[in-house]
Amino acid sequence: MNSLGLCQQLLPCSVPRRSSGACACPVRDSSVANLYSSWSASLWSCQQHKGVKQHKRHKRAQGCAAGLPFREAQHESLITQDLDDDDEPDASSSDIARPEQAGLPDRIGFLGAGKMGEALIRGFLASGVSVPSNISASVRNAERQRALSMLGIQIFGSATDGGAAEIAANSDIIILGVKPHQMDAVLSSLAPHVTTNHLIISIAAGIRISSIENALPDATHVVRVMPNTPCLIREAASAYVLGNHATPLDASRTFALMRSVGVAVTVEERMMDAVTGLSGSGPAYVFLMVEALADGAVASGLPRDKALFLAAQTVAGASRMVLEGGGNGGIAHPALLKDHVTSPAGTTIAGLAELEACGVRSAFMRAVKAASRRSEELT
Ligand SMILES: NC(=O)C1=CN([C@@H]2O[C@H](COP(=O)(O)OP(=O)(O)OC[C@H]3O[C@@H](n4cnc5c(N)ncnc54)[C@H](OP(=O)(O)O)[C@@H]3O)[C@@H](O)[C@H]2O)C=CC1
Ligand SMILES: O=C(O)[C@@H]1CCC=N1
Repeated sequence: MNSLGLCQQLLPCSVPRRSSGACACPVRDSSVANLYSSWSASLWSCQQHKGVKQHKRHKRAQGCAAGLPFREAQHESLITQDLDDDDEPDASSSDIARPEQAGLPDRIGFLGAGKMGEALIRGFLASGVSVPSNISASVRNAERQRALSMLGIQIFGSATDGGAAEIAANSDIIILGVKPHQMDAVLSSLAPHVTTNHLIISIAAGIRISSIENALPDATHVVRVMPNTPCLIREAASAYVLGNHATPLDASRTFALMRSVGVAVTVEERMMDAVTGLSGSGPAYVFLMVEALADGAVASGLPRDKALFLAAQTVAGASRMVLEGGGNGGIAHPALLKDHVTSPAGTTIAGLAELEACGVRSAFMRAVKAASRRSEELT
């Protein structure tokens, strides 16, 4: 135990610090507000700013500033090592330009572009990692075809009825964006058109790399990614696993894409169900939490709009303190930050006691475990 009464073993975290080009300045905020108000609102672009690099330096400075109140944490080694996600992946990251520096030359084709596919497309375009002329999607529903064609990307028909061939002919990277139960049919349609020049990226929950590799020609390059919907605003938390034939360049290309829309870490495939239960599904837990916090404030007399605004910003600010509060690129332990909020006989401990009595801690654990189990079942 250290002098703050916290066990050092509590802190095995190795989550990289986010230092992306995602911006917090007013220009971006107003654009993000537009995105929230309409799913198909016009894209915001970081190019509106003085430069992502400059913004990144600004974010680093903010992180240091945020870290100041937690000096004791640093001194107590509560802060984890600096695993800047710019350092991922281990292999050949120099093969390719950083997304902040240049777009990828690769043509990217989506087989299925629903909620997650569209969020990725919008994130890639907003980050500048790709351009509309390099993106295509196979979309079978006429309404969605119209919506996606507004982004300036090329649209092909159903992935199981000719669209797979067209996507394969027009793409270097093929992103499988259909539901897990639709994957078999789409892989069958795709298989005759795949070559070893393609990189296949699956974002499907539960579908193992081996089943994708088995459905496609020998030596196909496959990567499995679990993104989340905040990639729409370049705040995603993604994890990825390389298939048996994926190369260091494939790793770099995957990292460049996912890093352009948030943070990205590599994991072993046996961990992907846990990732799915945590960060894949996690935004939904947080949305529910924000809604419930706001309801509590409404019950206590706050108008709904102000309650929702303050609840969402509280979650965002508190999360940012964990991510940036460590200083030197590490993350801070939430238990320590919680203690800083909690005065003896004060308001916070009264609230925390209710949360503990209601089993909220256990409820979140159970939610992640249940979602992870469900991911396992989807195999
Ligand atoms: N939503 C999320 O937060 C996340 C989702 N994922 C994964 O992403 C994948 C997609 O999920 P999500 O976007 O939510 O689901 P959606 O249902 O919104 O998207 C799937 C899309 O694929 C389309 N599709 C299915 N079959 C074909 C076909 N043969 N040709 C062309 N298009 C086709 C569907 O069209 P139609 O509407 O006509 O059926 C739909 O638009 C899933 O595998 C999921 O596990 C991963 C991480 C997070
Ligand atoms: O709910 C689902 O199955 C998908 C996978 C992760 C998030 N959404």
